[in-house]
Amino acid sequence: MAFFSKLKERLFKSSSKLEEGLEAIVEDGGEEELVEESAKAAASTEADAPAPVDTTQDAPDVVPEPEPEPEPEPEPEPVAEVVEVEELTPEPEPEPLAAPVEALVESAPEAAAKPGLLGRMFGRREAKTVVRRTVDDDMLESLEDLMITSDMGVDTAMRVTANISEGYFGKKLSVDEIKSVLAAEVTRIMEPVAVPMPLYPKRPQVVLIVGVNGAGKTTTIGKLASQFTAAGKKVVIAAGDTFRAAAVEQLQVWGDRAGVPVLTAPEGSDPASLAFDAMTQAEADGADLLMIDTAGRLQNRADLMEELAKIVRVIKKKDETAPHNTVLVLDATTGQNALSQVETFQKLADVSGLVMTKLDGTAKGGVLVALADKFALPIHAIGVGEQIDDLAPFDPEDFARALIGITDRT
Ligand SMILES: Nc1nc2c(ncn2[C@@H]2O[C@H](COP(=O)(O)OP(=O)(O)OP(=O)(O)O)[C@@H](O)[C@H]2O)c(=O)[nH]1
Repeated sequence: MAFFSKLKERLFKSSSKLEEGLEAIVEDGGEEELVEESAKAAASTEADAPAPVDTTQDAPDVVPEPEPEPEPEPEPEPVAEVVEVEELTPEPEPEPLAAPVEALVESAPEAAAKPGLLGRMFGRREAKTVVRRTVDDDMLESLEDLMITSDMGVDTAMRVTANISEGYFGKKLSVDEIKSVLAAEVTRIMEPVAVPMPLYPKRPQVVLIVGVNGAGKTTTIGKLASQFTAAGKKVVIAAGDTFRAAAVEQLQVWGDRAGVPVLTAPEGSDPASLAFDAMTQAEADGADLLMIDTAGRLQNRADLMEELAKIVRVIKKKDETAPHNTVLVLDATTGQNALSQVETFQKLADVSGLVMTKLDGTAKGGVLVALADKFALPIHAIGVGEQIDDLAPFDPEDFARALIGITDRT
């Protein structure tokens, strides 16, 4: 399965929360508007469906109101009846041609739908309705609240709302149009931080993996080791959580899966000295990458955090440019707590990038937007499951569309 499909499927909890919220906002105070289009025209444009949406472009400044066709006067049908007719009709009713803003949103599959037989023969006009709500202070406030409850953070929510206000105040938008505008905003925030983990000519390149207990460090190391090995890199893993035999065993399982050696030390020994020895070994083996797992540490445990600082100091004794990457693994299900984790780990270790795990099964995926906006740290990869291929480089547009529930990409 392509990673975008997996992402949108697994970000379901986050996206459905946003979708439901947006629908409620537009329903509340929105007005049903008639949108009509000649079925003949729709049929004639069937072959050239709208080009794929590029949400990285700025959203348009103007939202044109749909212009009612002069004749014949269509009779608006109750929604329930329209649904019924559609159910009985073998082929779907045509969607009106997209107005400029609608072209920005996910109208492609509907717009490409075939008109009914009579419509195709006589080019009769088909009536459809869409609910749009005027962008005003109340609406913007509700939108801001929704973004906050979706873990995007207060500052980010305020900034995004201000941008939407600037471009759309007084205009009328449908749910799909708002989704599209929001996706463009989120993409814009995320684009600068979408940076794959950099690889350097330095051998071995030392990658220190840090994070709180259970964030997904070991799993992420296994997935990364597998991907780098597949890319032709010689990888060595060091099991730096010397206090938990189970953690070492788990890492060995991942090492076996990835076909990568795992260096260990006796239980209870100093993790800093293991890191030092592992560097010597990786150098002797001619490894390209040494990935050092570390024990999970709660950011409020000063002793454990000091131990991490010691690991960094000892690594530097061997190679003052190391660690070349210090990757902080964050668990998306912790929501806003991820922000304080970044702050604490940044003080102790020079965090160079982030990996966010467990975006599947949480409604808190929006926290990644808050992180990008607040810290501007590179996001190297995201995890959406426990399997070896459930980690992918971070793609801002795919993420934004999956988060907001735009599903029309093939
Ligand atoms: N659903 C899901 N589970 C994940 C993901 N990444 C890791 N996990 C699971 O999260 C749990 C903890 O992962 P670990 O890799 O052991 O986490 P850790 O940070 O090494 O944990 P400690 O060694 O205790 O600090 C395991 O059950 C993993 O299978 C992910 O992207 N999605």
